[in-house]
Amino acid sequence: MADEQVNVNEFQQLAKEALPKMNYDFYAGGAEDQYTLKENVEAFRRITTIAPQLKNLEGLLTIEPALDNGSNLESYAKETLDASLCWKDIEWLKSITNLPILIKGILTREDAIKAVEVGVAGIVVSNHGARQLDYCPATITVLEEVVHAVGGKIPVLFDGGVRRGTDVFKALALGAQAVLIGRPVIFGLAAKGEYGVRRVLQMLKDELELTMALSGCPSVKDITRSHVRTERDRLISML
Ligand SMILES: Cc1cc2nc3c(=O)[nH]c(=O)nc-3n(C[C@H](O)[C@H](O)[C@H](O)COP(=O)(O)O)c2cc1C
Repeated sequence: MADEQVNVNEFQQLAKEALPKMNYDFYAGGAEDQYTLKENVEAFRRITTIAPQLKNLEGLLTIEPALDNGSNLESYAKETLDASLCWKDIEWLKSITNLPILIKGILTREDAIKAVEVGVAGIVVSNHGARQLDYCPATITVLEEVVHAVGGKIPVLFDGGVRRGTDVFKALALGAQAVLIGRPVIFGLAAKGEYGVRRVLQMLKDELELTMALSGCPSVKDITRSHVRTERDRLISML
């Protein structure tokens, strides 16, 4: 189809055309100067991927289906608690529910350690779509620090600025257990309703699979830290 969108950014443009300006600005916008909003996306561009020289690609493309009823998305949505709480409230929350409690908004080593100590089921590295404190770091730049602090004790999920399959790949390579999507889904919905949401998720999945194929990763668990190079890696290599 001639007018078929080929990536998430094209859906954003379509959503901009479809929505009243006030509504589009609410969904697409961030806090104050929108520095962190831009950085969430731009910081991904500064991480490069590294393809292996030779790799056996047998069994390629084994990502779990993301769009059917067995989808992990639904369970992640159910498991993700999205509210402003103090540390002391976590104990109380744990006392009134057996549901897994995840803390969203972790951006530092210190908070990650604290989250493990208070015994939550998982954390989400997030700056809430850059809609709160402007000039806080882009989430992809702090993911690895948080992953190291957690040390595999609980799952670390990630969101913020994911617009491409390569972004998903990079977040997984830096230790995220899963990647969550915010605005792209809204843009897909605004542009083309349910079909638009399905297309956005399918495009991200297709792009991730292509990235995995070109990087020699037959399955998600084959994506490792050695598949990406960050700004920090580049600085260290110059020392
Ligand atoms: C319109 C809008 C409203 C949001 N409201 C909240 C909120 O109330 N609490 C929260 O933790 N995150 C909120 N978020 C952030 C999202 O849950 C998610 O973390 C973020 O959108 C992911 O980044 P991305 O949009 O770049 O993918 C909101 C995001 C948008 C676009």
